[in-house]
Amino acid sequence: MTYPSFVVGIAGGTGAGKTTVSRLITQRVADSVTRIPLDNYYRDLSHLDVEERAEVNYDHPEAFEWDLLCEHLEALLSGNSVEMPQYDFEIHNRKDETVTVEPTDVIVVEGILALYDEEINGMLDLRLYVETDADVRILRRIERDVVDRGRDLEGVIDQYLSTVKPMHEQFIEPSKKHADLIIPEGANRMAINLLEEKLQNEVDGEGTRTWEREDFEREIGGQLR
Ligand SMILES: Nc1ncnc2c1ncn2[C@@H]1O[C@H](COP(=O)(O)OP(=O)(O)O)[C@@H](O)[C@H]1O
Ligand SMILES: Nc1ccn([C@@H]2O[C@H](COP(=O)(O)O)[C@@H](O)[C@H]2O)c(=O)n1
Repeated sequence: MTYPSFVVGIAGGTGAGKTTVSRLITQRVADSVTRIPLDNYYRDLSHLDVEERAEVNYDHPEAFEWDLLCEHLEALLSGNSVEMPQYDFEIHNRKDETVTVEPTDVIVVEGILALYDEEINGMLDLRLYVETDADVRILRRIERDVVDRGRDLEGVIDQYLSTVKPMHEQFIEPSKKHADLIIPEGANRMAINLLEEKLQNEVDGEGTRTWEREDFEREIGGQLR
């Protein structure tokens, strides 16, 4: 195994296709990949009852335990295993059990705000933003929340208008500026093929030709952000 691991961040609005992209680009190298859904790092809200938890704004950065995610990423990058929390959307809280995650060649952090936190961004080698129109995303979300997450239509629409949409505009969409690549429509075939190949190269230890920062700045005649 090669350390430090190659870390990919995949952000984008709810229903954009993040999980699908993550699944597809890691298929060929599945045994060498750790997938870290940001949802697992929603704060523990056991001190609230379920009705109170249902009212929480889950699209605000404050909803996530960033320190724990940083700690776990650092541990994995140092070659140590971590106990990753698991999330239950039906009860709006972490499950009691955790899952042991071992360090691997490639780590994929995926979630609405995967490109939001400065410290996390600093640990990512490749930052992806999946961009899909809001109308497509809300239609996907209605279907998913009702079928898989035990929600009713009225609640999904209320939540979308009160928190999901405004937080998307305030925090998620602006995080796109941190992306190296923007993937239109989620599972875009050419993007998936290229990214799959990139990860395969990372796992095979072949890497791909990469520019050193100074050479690149000289070539473009300007400073990189
Ligand atoms: N390019 C695409 N075309 C059609 N449907 C897609 C595409 N990408 C994702 N989907 C579908 O959209 C839904 C939401 O995708 P998902 O990857 O779970 O989104 P996210 O993780 O961003 O919430 C899933 O049912 C998935 O199969
Ligand atoms: N208890 C919760 C926690 C989160 N959500 C919503 O999940 C969305 C993020 O997941 P995606 O797979 O859609 O990226 C986010 O928009 C939260 O509103 C929830 O509904 N309930």
